[in-house]
Amino acid sequence: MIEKKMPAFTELSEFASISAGGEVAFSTDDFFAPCENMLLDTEPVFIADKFTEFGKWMDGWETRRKRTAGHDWCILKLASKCVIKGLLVDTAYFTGNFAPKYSIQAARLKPEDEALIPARDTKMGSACGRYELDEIERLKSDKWEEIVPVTALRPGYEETRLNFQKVLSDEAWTHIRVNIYPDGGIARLRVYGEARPEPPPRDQIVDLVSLLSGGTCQGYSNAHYGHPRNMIKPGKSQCMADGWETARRLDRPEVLEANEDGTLKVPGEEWAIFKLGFPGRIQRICVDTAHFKGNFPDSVKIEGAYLRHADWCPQLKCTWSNILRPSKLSAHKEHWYDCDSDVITHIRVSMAPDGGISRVRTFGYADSELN
Ligand SMILES: NC(=O)NC(NC(N)=O)C(=O)[O-]
Repeated sequence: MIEKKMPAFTELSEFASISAGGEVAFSTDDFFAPCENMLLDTEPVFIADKFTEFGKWMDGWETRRKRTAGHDWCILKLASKCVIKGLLVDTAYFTGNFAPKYSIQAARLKPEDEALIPARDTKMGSACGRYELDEIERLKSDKWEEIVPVTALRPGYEETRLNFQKVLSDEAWTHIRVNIYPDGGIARLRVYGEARPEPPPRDQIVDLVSLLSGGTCQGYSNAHYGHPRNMIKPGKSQCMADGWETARRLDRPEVLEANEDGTLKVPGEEWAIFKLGFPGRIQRICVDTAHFKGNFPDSVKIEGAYLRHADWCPQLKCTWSNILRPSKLSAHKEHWYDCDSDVITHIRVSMAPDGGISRVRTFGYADSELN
């Protein structure tokens, strides 16, 4: 993405991208480029001389110029049931072929509703047939609640490609229908908000900070190369950009010295604070440095706090207690630790002095008062 003032909602968790667990459930047309491209984590690219048997290769979702009645649309399954606070519709490189207008509808589907969705053909050059349309129309997705009305998009030039949209609804959704009018291309779609999963049973061990449990990143000291919210996505990280990576600190001594326990004597550290999806006790932690080989942190420390009825903010005075004392890390590896925390609502992950961590998992039990 280009450096540009981003709306506050883009700091929230993201639920449509493939690394978060978003999926395409249905699309009316994937002729020039399949709908799945909209969910790719990579920055869109344009390769001037790349053509396919269907036309110009495009890094996004692109339908045919419609020569029949109607408009194109798709259904996306979000990574988790979530409240949607905002969207980014990126039309990068779609200039003479961007979707001129779009709208978004949303629904909470049950498993029996999802069973109505026909198997998906992800090939380019494909367009849904009458059979698939009849099947999907049993969902009545054209009647789903409109959360973004018909809105003009701007073309995919550098200055105009990022189309941000704030969303005001406070309801939680599992699926969205993206309508484009009448046809055209969108490079990437991002859906920002807060997960609203069901509370886990009291005897079930869960990753309390996971994006899928409703964990959120509420503050950090540095996110130069990668945002700390990446650390709570499901699954292993794909690459360095899919983790939290800070810049090299400029206050490091010219010549480094070690403490007795092997950790380095360094003046500073970088930190990130997360609200857990549910208050609970953490019993096992995994800190994964996958892909960080010449830039893993020297050590990691994890603390916890119980903030009653409050989100963390810089003004809030809170007492952090130790869950994982400073522990040496190594390159491209999962580091597992046993621990025994009190009931907490937040964790603070600190790395010294700087570097990259791909994932943090905090396995434990949600507070039984919830159940
Ligand atoms: N040059 C193009 O991109 N043409 C067409 N699109 C593709 N992908 O070929 C179009 O007009 O929709």
